[in-house]
Amino acid sequence: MSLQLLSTSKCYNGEVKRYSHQSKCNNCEMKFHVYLPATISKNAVPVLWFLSGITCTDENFITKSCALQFASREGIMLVCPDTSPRGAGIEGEQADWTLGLGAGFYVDATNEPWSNNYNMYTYITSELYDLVSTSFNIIKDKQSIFGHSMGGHGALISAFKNPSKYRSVSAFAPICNPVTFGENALTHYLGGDKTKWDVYNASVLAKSYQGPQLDILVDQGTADDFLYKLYPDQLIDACKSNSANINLTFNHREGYPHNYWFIQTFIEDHIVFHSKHLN
Ligand SMILES: N[C@@H](CCC(=O)N[C@@H](CSC=O)C(=O)NCC(=O)O)C(=O)O
Repeated sequence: MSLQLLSTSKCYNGEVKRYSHQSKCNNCEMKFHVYLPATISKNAVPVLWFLSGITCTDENFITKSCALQFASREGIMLVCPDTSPRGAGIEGEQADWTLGLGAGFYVDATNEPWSNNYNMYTYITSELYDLVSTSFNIIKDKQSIFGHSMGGHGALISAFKNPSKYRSVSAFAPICNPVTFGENALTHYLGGDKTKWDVYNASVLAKSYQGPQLDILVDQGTADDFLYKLYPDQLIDACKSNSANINLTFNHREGYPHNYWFIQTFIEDHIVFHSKHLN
């Protein structure tokens, strides 16, 4: 599988780069950003994946989070994938911001016509994971994952479904149960039988997670306009019921909204949290 370099720039002594490649599981070209700390030229480095929210591309986090200075300081590579396939040309793909482009929801679609392209779960946890592992000077067994909103949910389910693959997981304002925010997308991708969505439901998966002790950090703003469809209490309750395997730190942040100003405020905490598990 070959990577095409689209752009590169020095940043905090390291480099921010954008690549494209042909995705087998999504059957289209996919783009992603990485941040490579300067240390990668001498030693293999750990990796931290960031999954973005609905409407984002691979660019939002790189340009708006202020994360790169902390990844540079901690010697961690960042990988920022896109949020959906692009170019599938499926009817209705651009009609609503909660379905299709920018709203892949990190699941593998089972329903046609989506199943040929919308396979973001396999893309993140397998195809791009393997591509990154073979293309960069990384420590393969030191990888962690975090995300925002839809991407926070994607990070949680990726960690719950793959014990040992990610050393730690964190999220900003994650969707904790996709039943409402993801209703449009998941009905199209997985069908109308909501019991079939449980395999991608963070609050369901948290209850049954068994594996190495998983440390989770979540920050949630109290002034988040989307709070009513995030269901944080379901994740908190599920993690409490499985406290033998999961250690959740959940911070309610007074007055903060859902956006990247909120992410920017707490990004250092999240990178330090992951650094402790990776370094
Ligand atoms: N277009 C929507 C708002 C979309 C939005 O707020 N998206 C969030 C993620 S929401 C859950 O996944 C986001 O990250 N946006 C990108 C950004 O750079 O802020 C509307 O009009 O309400």
